[in-house]
Amino acid sequence: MDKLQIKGGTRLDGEVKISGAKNAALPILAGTLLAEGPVSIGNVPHLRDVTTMIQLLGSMGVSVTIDEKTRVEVDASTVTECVAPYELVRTMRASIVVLGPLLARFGRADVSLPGGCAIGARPVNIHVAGLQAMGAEIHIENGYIRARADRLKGARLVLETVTVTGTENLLMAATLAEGQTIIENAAREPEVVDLADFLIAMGAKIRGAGTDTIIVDGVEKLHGASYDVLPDRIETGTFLVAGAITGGRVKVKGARAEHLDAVLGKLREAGAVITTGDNWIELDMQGRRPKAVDIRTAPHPAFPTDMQAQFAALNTIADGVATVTETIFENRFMHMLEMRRLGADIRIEGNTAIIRGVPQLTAAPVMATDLRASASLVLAGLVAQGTTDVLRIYHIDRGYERIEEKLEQLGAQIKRAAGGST
Ligand SMILES: CC(=O)N[C@H]1[C@@H](OP(=O)(O)OP(=O)(O)OC[C@H]2O[C@@H](n3ccc(=O)[nH]c3=O)[C@H](O)[C@@H]2O)O[C@H](CO)[C@@H](O)[C@@H]1O
Ligand SMILES: C=C(OP(=O)(O)O)C(=O)O
Repeated sequence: MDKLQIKGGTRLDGEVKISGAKNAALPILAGTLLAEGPVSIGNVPHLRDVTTMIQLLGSMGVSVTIDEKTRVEVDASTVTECVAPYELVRTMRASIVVLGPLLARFGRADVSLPGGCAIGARPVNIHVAGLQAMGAEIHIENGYIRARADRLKGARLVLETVTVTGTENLLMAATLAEGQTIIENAAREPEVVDLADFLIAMGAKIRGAGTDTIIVDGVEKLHGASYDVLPDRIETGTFLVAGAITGGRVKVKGARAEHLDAVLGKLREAGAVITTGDNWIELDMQGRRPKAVDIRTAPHPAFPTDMQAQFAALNTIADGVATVTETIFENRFMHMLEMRRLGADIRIEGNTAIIRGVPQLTAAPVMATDLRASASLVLAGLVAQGTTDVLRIYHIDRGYERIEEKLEQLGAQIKRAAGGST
């Protein structure tokens, strides 16, 4: 199994190109199931999760062609199976987003229950309840969600909690339902808006994406389309933190500042000079040590849970004491325990971590059990004295494209090496 080896202490300086967003590419790929014609998707990131989604579509009989760059051509007219098997779903929870499109287009879906994961229990009761309110018959059997519907019917859905993939599943289901669906307390994440724009390009009638009320007028059919996935705001934020933590200067290209208001606000508070353009963001820390910044995660447009671990890393070496409060997932602090092994001063009280910045971390082997936690350990490794081995990096490969090459471009001393923990 591969690991990343990082020799800490280099101030990053340079430019990096951001890839397409994992959390938009996955529902968009699932959304191709809705189209009656071929669909072409550009700016698809090369990630393990994307490969898994393509495998999942392939296992259903969907024809998928990938060019060497970032374009994927999908034709769902050849679907033979409406099943998402456990073997694939257990490697990627986001497989749940095929449930809505399969049911809406083919009237049936057997999707393995994703179960919990390293960051929390992550139930899918809101996805299921929403589809039932649209007339689906759903049974949970042998670990599978077995859903059937002749044609879904539009309904008013008031989501009990803001859920991103839940909103996406119900949005996709509603596009082909009979009549109007109103989704209230909908997620407002940019990835939801990107999915809605993609569905609109295929002929869906959707209003309100990006607000907490989405209105969908069902249509008989969706047609093929060509669409480019938006840039990954979490990858963007991670590289900006890499600049900030090392006291360096990083320009991210192909990035959208308007999706990162909360994150950029916190980076400014930490002392960074941020400048933005149409499709770039530059962070300059001018050699300064970051100031400690308090973080509280919440649904968009507030501070994203997927950036919590990276800011925890920033706070470990910051000047001052910060509190980091996680309100979305109940178990998203595994990185804190690993950071302590690097010399970080962190105390955990319930869903809040109190981080007292230290002047210097020291290298150690570390590992994490989820994607952003692993990324945060790489960030900590960039400033730890000595060589830090980050083990189990298959988590990172789920969501970051060639992270070591991109960091190397910025001057980091990092390499992928064989070996490490199982
Ligand atoms: C593939 C993808 O896009 N993943 C993102 C998505 O995950 P995901 O869509 O799984 O996360 P949700 O927005 O659904 O989760 C938010 C909260 O709602 C709860 N909940 C959710 C659904 C449900 O039926 N019942 C329920 O109780 C969850 O346990 C969690 O506490 O949004 C998260 C929150 O921004 C991000 O961290 C993930 O990166
Ligand atoms: C939690 C994440 O992803 P997933 O929902 O696929 O587990 C993430 O992208 O940080």
